[in-house]
Amino acid sequence: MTTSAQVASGSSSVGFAPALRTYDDAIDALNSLQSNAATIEALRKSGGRLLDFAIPEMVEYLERIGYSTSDLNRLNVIHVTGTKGKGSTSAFVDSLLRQLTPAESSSKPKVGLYTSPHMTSVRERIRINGQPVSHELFTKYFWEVWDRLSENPDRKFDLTPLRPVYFRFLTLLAFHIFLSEGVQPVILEVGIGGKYDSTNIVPKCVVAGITQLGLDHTAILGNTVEEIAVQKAGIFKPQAPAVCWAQQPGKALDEVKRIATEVGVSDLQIVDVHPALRSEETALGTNNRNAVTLGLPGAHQRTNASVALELVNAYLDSEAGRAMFKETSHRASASADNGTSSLTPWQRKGLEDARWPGRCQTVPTARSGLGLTWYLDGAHTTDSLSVCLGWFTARQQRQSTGRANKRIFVFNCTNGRSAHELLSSVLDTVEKSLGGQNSSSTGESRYALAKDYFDEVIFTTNITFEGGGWSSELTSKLLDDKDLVNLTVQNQLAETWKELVPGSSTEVRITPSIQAMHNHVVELAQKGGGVDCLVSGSLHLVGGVMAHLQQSGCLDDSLVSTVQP
Ligand SMILES: Nc1ncnc2c1ncn2[C@@H]1O[C@H](COP(=O)(O)OP(=O)(O)OP(=O)(O)O)[C@@H](O)[C@H]1O
Repeated sequence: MTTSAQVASGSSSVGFAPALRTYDDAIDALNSLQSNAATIEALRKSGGRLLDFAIPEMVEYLERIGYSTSDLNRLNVIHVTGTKGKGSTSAFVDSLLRQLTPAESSSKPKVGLYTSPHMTSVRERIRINGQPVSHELFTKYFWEVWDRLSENPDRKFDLTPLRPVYFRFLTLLAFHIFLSEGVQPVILEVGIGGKYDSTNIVPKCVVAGITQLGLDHTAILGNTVEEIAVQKAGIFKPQAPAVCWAQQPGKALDEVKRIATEVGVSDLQIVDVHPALRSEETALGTNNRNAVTLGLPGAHQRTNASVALELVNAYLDSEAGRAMFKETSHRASASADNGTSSLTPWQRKGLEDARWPGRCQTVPTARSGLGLTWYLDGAHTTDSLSVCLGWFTARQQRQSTGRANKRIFVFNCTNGRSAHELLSSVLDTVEKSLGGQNSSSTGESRYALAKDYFDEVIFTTNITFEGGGWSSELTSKLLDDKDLVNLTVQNQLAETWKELVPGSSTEVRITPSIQAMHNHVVELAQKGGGVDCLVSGSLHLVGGVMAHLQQSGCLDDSLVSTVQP
């Protein structure tokens, strides 16, 4: 039998003597497991066939660490999937739940949040009450899971490695931590897809949600948005409610509805923008007292916040929600005004206090005395790049009418993603935001306004340090070494950029590491005049930049937590 884990590197046999049980040792052990990139590549090559074994294998791993799937029902899961916005929606849900008052019979709940990927520390993926789990908790539970897998080596799927691949291991660890620490409710963000995702071994959820759908991971999930919708709706559970964002492409919503009926979902809510979030000020965060300023910036966050509000309403309507919290669900009528009167104070505060690092995040470096501001967003699809550039250009327009600061765009993408499509999406959005009309034309006129928008464009690898070192908690070794040494992707990106904007005055640069890029940008800022630097294209790149910003004291650890610093 060929199993999905058969493709594992076999490195799970690495032994860690009892003396080597520190947090750093745990990170080394974790990094010895098969990486997500290798797993995705193996699945892609199999044309998705290996997915058939995904759930039975994951259940077996869970049993080998001492749990049955029914134990997971104790977590009262809110399960979130989608192509874009799953992480942000999960962060909104988390923040909303943390505003609620415990019911008299209930102790103060510990709200759990499981997400991926992480920005600078793997602990960010497993949060309790908004804070990444501590080094101590992570280390203790990590080795327990590790040892239980060694102590129970028998496998039905005889080709399954002793220890699972990276993402599965972390999912098992999250389950173990949440169950051991009495955490619930738990917001579970799907890794990829839904139906076959490691998180989908949970037999029951309190409510399941689908955010914006689109084309991503097509080799695994299907080539059309309809096929992708079916995979995502695979997290729906019988007799549990579900929530889905309304404005889906193609006939994706029809497929979601079909699966909901097939599965026996108790109530499917199709959610559009909440009446209280319709005003422009909400998206732009202009601090108008009557409008909500979402804690996560960008027009697209109105989508995610609306889905989150309905997920929390469904949770509060459930038996688990009623037992846990005093508040009841609160839905605004569609005709409610645009102000915040249709939101309760806890809803408003939850939306305003939400934080989600690395997504449309602004990091000023005033403390270092430089006029340098970093704009970080891990967008890596055409749609999300369009959203990201929409956010950046709107920020720039609001900031000044006259042009003072230098504008730098730092970009990388993983091999195999289309450089032409991604960079076209960037330029199309800039052109549109500057009032250009020519998005359908070709040649020089196509980007008449956008072509000189950035003073400099830098294509960099995701390698953290000069000399080739990687930050130990960043598993971004996505390309083979030959490509990295030759800067294959970066050269391809630079060529594509030059083809798209012939005659542009923008300087195009390639750097071999994030550190080299960071040093260059800091040097530019030191010359004075102010620099606005947008980093996008890859969450791994953004994570690497954040690691440098932490090291240089411009970003403290608390900014990686989802709790207001
Ligand atoms: N509703 C949305 N519509 C379009 N793009 C979005 C939406 N929400 C987020 N994005 C874009 O996607 C990026 C990732 O956001 P987020 O982490 O919330 O989504 P995700 O589904 O978890 O994505 P990923 O798989 O990249 O982690 C954001 O930086 C933003 O550029």
